[in-house]
Amino acid sequence: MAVSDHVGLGHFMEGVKKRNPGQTEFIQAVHEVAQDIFEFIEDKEEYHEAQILRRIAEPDRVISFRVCWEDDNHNIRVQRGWRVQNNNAIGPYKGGIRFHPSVTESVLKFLAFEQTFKNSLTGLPMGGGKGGANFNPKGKSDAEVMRFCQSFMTELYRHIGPDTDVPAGDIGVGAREIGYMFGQYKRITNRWEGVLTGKGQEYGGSQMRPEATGYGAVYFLENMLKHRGMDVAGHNAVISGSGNVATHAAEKITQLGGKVLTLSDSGGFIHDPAGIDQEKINWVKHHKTHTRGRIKDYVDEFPGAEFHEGERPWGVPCDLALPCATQNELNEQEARTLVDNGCKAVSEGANMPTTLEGVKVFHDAKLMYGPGKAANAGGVAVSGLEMSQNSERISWNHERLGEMLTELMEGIHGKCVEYGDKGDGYVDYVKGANIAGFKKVADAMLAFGVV
Ligand SMILES: NC(=O)C1=CN([C@@H]2O[C@H](COP(=O)(O)OP(=O)(O)OC[C@H]3O[C@@H](n4cnc5c(N)ncnc54)[C@H](OP(=O)(O)O)[C@@H]3O)[C@@H](O)[C@H]2O)C=CC1
Ligand SMILES: O=C(O)CCC(=O)C(=O)O
Repeated sequence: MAVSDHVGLGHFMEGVKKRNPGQTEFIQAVHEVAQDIFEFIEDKEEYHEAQILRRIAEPDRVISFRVCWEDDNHNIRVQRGWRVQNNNAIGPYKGGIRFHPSVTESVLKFLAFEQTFKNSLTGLPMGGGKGGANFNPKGKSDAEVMRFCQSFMTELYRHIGPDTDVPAGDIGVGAREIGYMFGQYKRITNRWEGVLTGKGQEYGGSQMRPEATGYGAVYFLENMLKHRGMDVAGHNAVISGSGNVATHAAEKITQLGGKVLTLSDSGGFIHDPAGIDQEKINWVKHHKTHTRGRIKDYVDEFPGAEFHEGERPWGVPCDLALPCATQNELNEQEARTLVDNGCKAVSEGANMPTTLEGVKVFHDAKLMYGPGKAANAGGVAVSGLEMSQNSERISWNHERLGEMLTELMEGIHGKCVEYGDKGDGYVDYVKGANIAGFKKVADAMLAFGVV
């Protein structure tokens, strides 16, 4: 086939839209990747002939199921659960489970698609998957969450396994939910095996998994800054979210001598001009994870801080920005505000938090911009280490895992530079991550023939 006969980006995206009607998040994620991959494969006939991108953008399977559970008032509740197994060319499907009322098939398909590239970038043998349910754990008792998790796993268990598909946590799924789900898997199958990661340390969890995503996003940021002769110390950071990723990102920024000014949740953001230090971060962790309270309560505990109801933190002047809450939480206008306020670098703890238009603003301004699939890969990388530990029946300590995480993030940064260096000192980390992530999966798929 002559190069001019290849399907163009526009035609390809029309097909994606037609096949996935209304799945806006999935279409957005595919578009962002396809822009770079089309350029990369322009003169690479074998990828065209084998329709590699078309195949990666069609999940291997989407499993959808009913989840029935009984609330504390004995009402029967019905939710929908999913597992999207996107691609297992380079290893078992791997990716988190999200419990949030906004979960749809489109959201999970975008996350599983992104995960495929992210997991490839880590260099570890993991394919891409993601799952979840439109269940809202907020305001539910522990007993209700346990019954929901047990019911969810009663269906999910038949689709997963340590060499098949290994889920973990994500929004709304932390240590408590993983414990309930692992307990149910073990009860049904009568097998103790590393079928989930993010487990408690008493039963095979990695000592570094809770910190890994947030710390990793800051290590990625550090690598971007170092590449331009800068570091985190002395810089102000604006962070969104107040969950697992946000609080650990805040902790690492603080440890490296930066000052964190904001955190947020779906109710608004808090701005603490004095800085959110370790003591305050500990309070937030406890308040959000154990008391299960709201971020607005921070201002009662720490006077001097302000709560901005219903707003996002991107208008607060800063040097560094870390979106760590959810997808599409930073739009074009907010990206412009960050640039105008002198922000130097953005490292995404969340998955796809910046809209396509926002990303363009960052690139046009030549701001250092680390997309989630590279910047937040530390979490799944340490999950990969947890899988190895479980298979080998060994345990690495916190210090050793910290060294491995640092090396893994350095390696991911290096791959992004290799494929994203524009030759004028600017690195397009989106392009670098997309191409490096794609190449390994694509070459494995070529080796398998038409499957
Ligand atoms: N946990 C991990 O290891 C990894 C997570 N990620 C990504 O990081 C992000 C955060 O995950 P994680 O910290 O684990 O989740 P958590 O459930 O621990 O925290 C989520 C945080 O985001 C906020 N949030 C959720 N939805 C919205 C919304 N629609 N608008 C505003 N704020 C919102 C929550 O606020 P509220 O309490 O009000 O809901 C909460 O502060 C997600 O994008 C996730 O996919 C990426 C890689 C790995
Ligand atoms: O550790 C895992 O497998 C989950 C990671 C994840 O869901 C993510 O990287 O978005």
